[in-house]
This record gives sequence, C-alpha cells and structure tokens, in this order.
Amino acid sequence: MALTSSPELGDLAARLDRPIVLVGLMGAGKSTVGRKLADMLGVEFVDVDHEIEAAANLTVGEIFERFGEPHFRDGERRVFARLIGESQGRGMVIAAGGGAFSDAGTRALIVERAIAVWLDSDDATLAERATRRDTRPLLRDGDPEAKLAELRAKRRADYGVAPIWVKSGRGAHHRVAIDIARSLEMWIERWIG
Ligand SMILES: Nc1ncnc2c1ncn2[C@@H]1O[C@H](COP(=O)(O)OP(=O)(O)O)[C@@H](O)[C@H]1O
Ligand SMILES: O=C(O)C1=C[C@@H](OP(=O)(O)O)[C@@H](O)[C@H](O)C1
Ligand SMILES: [Mg+2]
Repeated sequence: MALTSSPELGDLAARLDRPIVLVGLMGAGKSTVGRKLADMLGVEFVDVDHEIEAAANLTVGEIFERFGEPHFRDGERRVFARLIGESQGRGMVIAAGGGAFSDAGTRALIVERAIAVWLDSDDATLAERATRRDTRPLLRDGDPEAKLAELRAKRRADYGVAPIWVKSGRGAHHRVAIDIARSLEMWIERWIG
C-alpha cells in the first residue's frame, strides 16, 4: 500500500486497536510529529507532558524544581495508566516525554497495551531542536549535546524494547509522520494481520 492518500491512512487508523506511543530522546519530534501523525490518521492526540502540566497546574520545569524527578515520574506513570486504559480498542497517538520509557512501570504499561515507536535522530540535531525553547529542565545545565549523549547511553537499552524504530531526520514533520505510518502498517500486517 502506498500510504500517501487519506483513504489508505483511514484504513490504517481503522485497524488500530490500541494507542501508538512515541518514545525517544528530547528533540526527536514526539510532540510535534505526533500531532501531525494523529491528524493524518484522524485519531486523538495527547501529549503526556501537557497532561501532567494541566493536572499539576505547574510547568514540567516547576515540577522538577519543586518536587524532583521521581515525583514527576510518578505523575507520568499515572497519566499513562489512565490514557492507555481509555484508549484500548481504538487508535490514539500519545507523545511521551523522553524519560517515560525508562521508568520500569510506565514501560511495562506501554509494552503490554500500546505500540511503542522509538523516534530517533543524531545527538547534534536533537540538541539543536531541544534547546529552541528553554522548557527542558534536564538540559538547563552544561552542554546539551553531551547531556543527550549521556542520556542516550543510559536509555538506549530501554528505547530498544520498542518494536518500531523511525529516524526523525532533517525532512519535514509530515515526512517523518508518513515514515511512522508506513512502519506501523508493516508491523500491524506482520503481528496483528
Ligand atoms: N522532522 C523535523 N524537522 C524539523 N524540525 C523538527 C522535526 N521534528 C521536530 N522538530 C522541531 O524540534 C523541536 C522539538 O520538537 P518536539 O516535537 O517538541 O520534540 P520532543 O517532543 O521529542 O522533545 C520543535 O521546534 C519541532 O518543531
Ligand atoms: O527526557 C526526559 O527525561 C524529559 C523529556 C521532556 O519531554 P520531551 O522529550 O518531549 O522533550 C520532559 O518530559 C521532561 O523535561 C523530561
Ligand atoms: Mg515533547
């Protein structure tokens, strides 16, 4: 299937029986490409960071600063449990924050009840994209590219658990979204039929 026209994308969306979760390092495009992918498929889009911010009435940066990262991970796990529960039996695109898939409980939820897609790019591209806005507490101190390389080393094995890997290169957002849709289609064909 060519997967360039909306009927074909609609066909793929109709076959989704669980949410798609985009995982990967900061700057990969999970939030922006994820929204494009959901629009293309005609399914709901949710960004977990935004859900946490709305529930806490604080920014991600403020939550890290006031309560620490473990507290943020607990909230993140609760949001995933709710969203994944709500979206069983249908399609939805969920943009995870970069560290979510390295929390054992969150990862187990995603692996068992969603389709994880590891969206990836090289560290220089990630650093450039992730520092366009000063919203990421883990990149506030030191050299962003070095920090991303350190996080990659720590998280690589976790991201590797995702059954689908897509490169978020220099192409436009919709190009990357189409690449994800193609990979999903092949995965569903093979494993769900
Ligand atoms: N394929 C792409 N091409 C160009 N810019 C991109 C691409 N993917 C993401 N970006 C840009 O990089 C920045 C970070 O993207 P975002 O979706 O917030 O990443 P993430 O949620 O993975 O941290 C945003 O400014 C976004 O527009
Ligand atoms: O990698 C991480 O641990 C984080 C990534 C961020 O999300 P994005 O990956 O969408 O930037 C956000 O959840 C928080 O700043 C922590
Ligand atoms: Mg994001």
